[in-house]
Amino acid sequence: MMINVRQEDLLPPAEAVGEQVPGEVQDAIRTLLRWAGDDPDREGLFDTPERVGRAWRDYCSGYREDPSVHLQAAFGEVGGYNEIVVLRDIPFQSRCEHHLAPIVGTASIAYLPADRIIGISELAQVLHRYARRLQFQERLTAEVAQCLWSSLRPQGIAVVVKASHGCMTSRGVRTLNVNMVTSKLLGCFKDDAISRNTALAILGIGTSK
Ligand SMILES: Nc1nc2c(ncn2[C@@H]2O[C@H](COP(=O)(O)OP(=O)(O)OP(=O)(O)O)[C@@H](O)[C@H]2O)c(=O)[nH]1
Ligand SMILES: [Zn+2]
Repeated sequence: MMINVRQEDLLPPAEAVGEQVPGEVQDAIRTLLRWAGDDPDREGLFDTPERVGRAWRDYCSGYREDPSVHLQAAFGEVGGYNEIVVLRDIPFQSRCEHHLAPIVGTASIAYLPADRIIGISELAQVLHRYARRLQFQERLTAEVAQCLWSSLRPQGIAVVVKASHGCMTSRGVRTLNVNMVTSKLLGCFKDDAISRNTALAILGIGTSK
């Protein structure tokens, strides 16, 4: 799924304003503070709009990074290895696009190499690049899987994400201790039952984990 944003609708890039938080962003945060019932001019909140602006640049830093650059250094030499590679329970944080609330969870990534393997830290890098955007969990899961699929060209890829949504825990239904689980399977993990079951077992799907 592509998100199309008209360039002319964006504020100037941070590089162009020397990483300053633009006045209109700070004004918007001041308005929100006032609307929430507080006084943005009181001492404790005085620098908050600027801090919040910087925090949001951080939460959303993934928009300014191409996740696939981390996959360009794939190793062509696989040393005869032709079994599943798994990186399990990678912690991540994201923000939901509905309420801007935190999404906190873990992702596990499995792939069956074809002719290339990748440094495992790069799998986590790809996850974080997509997580540091406004997301819903299904899209985060699919984007990570699709990026790895097209850049690494493995025989199979499986991404499983387990996360708790702040918009469910801290507001709305206020339901604690629930995790949403999503998965995206491609290639042999989608098409072949034995490969799929092997991958899902290693990823802990269907167990109490
Ligand atoms: N499928 C999916 N739903 C999500 C995700 N994050 C939040 N939601 C849900 O998206 C829905 C948004 O519903 P709306 O009715 O538009 O918003 P709302 O009135 O604030 O809904 P409530 O959260 O139920 O109070 C809610 O049911 C959320 O729990 C996600 O990653 N995936
Ligand atoms: Zn939400």
